[in-house]
Amino acid sequence: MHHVGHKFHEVFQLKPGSYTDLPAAKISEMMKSVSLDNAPTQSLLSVVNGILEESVERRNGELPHRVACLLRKVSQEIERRISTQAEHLRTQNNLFKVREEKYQSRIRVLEALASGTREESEIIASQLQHLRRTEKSKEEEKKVDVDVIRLTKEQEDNDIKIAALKQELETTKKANEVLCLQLEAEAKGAEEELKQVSQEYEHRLEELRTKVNELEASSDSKYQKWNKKNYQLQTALNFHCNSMQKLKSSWESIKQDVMKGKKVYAEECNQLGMNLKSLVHAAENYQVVLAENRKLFNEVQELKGNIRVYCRIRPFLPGQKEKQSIVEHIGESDLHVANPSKQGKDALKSFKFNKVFSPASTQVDVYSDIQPFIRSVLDGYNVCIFAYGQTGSGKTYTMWSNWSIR
Ligand SMILES: Nc1ncnc2c1ncn2[C@@H]1O[C@H](COP(=O)(O)OP(=O)(O)OP(=O)(O)O)[C@@H](O)[C@H]1O
Repeated sequence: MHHVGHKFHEVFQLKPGSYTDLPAAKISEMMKSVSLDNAPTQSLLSVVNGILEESVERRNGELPHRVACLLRKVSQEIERRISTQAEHLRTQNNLFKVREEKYQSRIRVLEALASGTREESEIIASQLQHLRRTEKSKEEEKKVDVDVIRLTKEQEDNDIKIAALKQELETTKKANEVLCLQLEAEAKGAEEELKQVSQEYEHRLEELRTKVNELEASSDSKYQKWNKKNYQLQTALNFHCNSMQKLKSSWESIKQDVMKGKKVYAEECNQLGMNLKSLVHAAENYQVVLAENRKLFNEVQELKGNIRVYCRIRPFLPGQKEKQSIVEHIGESDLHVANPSKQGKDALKSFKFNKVFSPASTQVDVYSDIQPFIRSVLDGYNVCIFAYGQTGSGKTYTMWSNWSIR
């Protein structure tokens, strides 16, 4: 079983697990280049074990397929060897049987020869007796004696040869039997071992097949997933390409619009230049017009009245209890005030102002009437504003808050 060459083992130093560092390409190369014919069976088994141990650890989808191929090859080689071994045993057995038959036939021949010699010597002895009885000549007697001695010797030689052959046959038979028994035991052991290994290997191969199937299934699902993603990406790409085309065309139209706009803009710029010229001309006249406008404005103010008198009626404050007013009438520019201590004509007095602000008037209302004086001040005219009234009537409130409005 182990008499075959060690080429496989020597070339690649394959021990269990030793090829785990080899890349898949190397394994593939081994599969192509290595002849398993010359590898010892122990090495093949070690390789199988190594591959199986490593394959269990590895989860790469590519390797199990190559590993399965290599294992299949190794398995075929082991099966071939088992059948060769059985054939060899059968041939040896037949050889032993033939040799045994040959020896048997030789023994039979020698036995026949021995019996023939015995018969011959008996005949000669009887002849001798007969000769003695017939008292033949002494010479004949002597001749017969010599013949008897020769035949006896021959018989003895033959007996020795037969015994030696018998012993040789026995020895050979025993040796053959022992050898047969040894070979049978060895063959049985090897067969058992191979059966066990084969079963184990089948079991592991089945596991590997399952793993390969799982890996194939997972790679299939991954492939489908990637296909789906690819399709999505393709769709998105198409969509973006379309939008790019649209953008390109819109960019072209915008470009044309911009070119048109540029032309229009240039024309408008020319127009604007011309307008600007007239504007500059107008601006030159503006100061004159402005001065005239200022003069006219202040003239209007003078015409409105250089001295103006306004009246503002303060509303009742939150804390005041008796909310009784003596103001009977509030007009646009006149005011009637009652005098309860007087009777008749003097009971009601009326006053006239440029404007009367009612208690409902706001600071903004008051300021809008005062505002033109501010402009007169800015135009260089002298203006004086002052408030007159009894204490708590709202002078500070009106003056101060009016300024703060601005
Ligand atoms: N139009 C108004 N609306 C609401 N509250 C006002 C108004 N006018 C005056 N007041 C309030 O009346 C009170 C008295 O006003 P203010 O102090 O302005 O009076 P005055 O005439 O300045 O008094 P004095 O002469 O004592 O200085 C203040 O509390 C002020 O807030």
